[in-house]
Amino acid sequence: MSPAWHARDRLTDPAVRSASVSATKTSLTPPDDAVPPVRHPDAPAPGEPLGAHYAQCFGCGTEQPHGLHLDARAGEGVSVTAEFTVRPEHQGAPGLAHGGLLATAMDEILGSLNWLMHTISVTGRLETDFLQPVPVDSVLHLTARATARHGRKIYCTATGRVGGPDGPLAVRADALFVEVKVEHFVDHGRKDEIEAAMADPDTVRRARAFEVNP
Ligand SMILES: CCCCCCCCCCCC(=O)SCCNC(=O)CCNC(=O)[C@H](O)C(C)(C)COP(=O)(O)OP(=O)(O)OC[C@H]1O[C@@H](n2cnc3c(N)ncnc32)[C@H](O)[C@@H]1OP(=O)(O)O
Repeated sequence: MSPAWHARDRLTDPAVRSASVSATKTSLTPPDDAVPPVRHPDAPAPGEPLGAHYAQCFGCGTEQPHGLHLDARAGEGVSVTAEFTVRPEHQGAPGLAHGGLLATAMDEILGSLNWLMHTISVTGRLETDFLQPVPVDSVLHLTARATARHGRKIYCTATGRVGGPDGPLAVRADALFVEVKVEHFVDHGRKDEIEAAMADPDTVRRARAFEVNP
């Protein structure tokens, strides 16, 4: 089949037509009856480090040798900040950060908003704009904030700026997180890691505390 035929087939195949594109657009737009996100009364004070939600997490885990080691801090309202230094092992093109890696950093900083709301939620949808290349050794200044809640859905947005909090905007992301119970991880996780996590009283205490909202 010629490339031209292939392209035409793709356009006429219902599975790849624009329906999914418009669904994408609306899924990150809060509905009219969404409510503002609420900072939990026991949320860490602005400037306070959040710590890792799981020591082996690729994004924030302190015991994960291959991870990004993001160390997020609470911000004002329902927001968080973190700095992330792009290392040589994060390259996609010579001397430049891999886009998927940057998306991971955005996913992690957005996930950190859980601490501010005392909610357990996971990424349902993550949309990332890469606005300029990010060189190795750059410090990316990340911020994320929750913008709305609707039932179990949490709408949030994040930015990554190079060199400083007011530096050039390099990455931007919008996301929909979906609130889950601790059982989400128990049901879906691998037995050995679940058992190890459950044996850590700190992890269990935090996870259970997050299930009780004001
Ligand atoms: C110990 C401390 C740990 C703390 C743990 C913190 C971890 C943070 C780590 C960083 C973040 C991650 O990488 S988390 C890992 C990556 N993400 C995941 O693995 C999630 C995999 N996906 C799933 O498990 C599932 O699809 C869920 C949980 C997202 C949704 O499933 P569900 O529970 O059955 O709920 P469901 O009814 O489908 O959806 C609920 C509502 O959300 C909407 N919704 C769901 N998915 C989407 C979507 N992709 N795009 C638009 N909308 C969506 C639905 O339309 C619905 O809206 P309406 O009908 O109510 O209007």
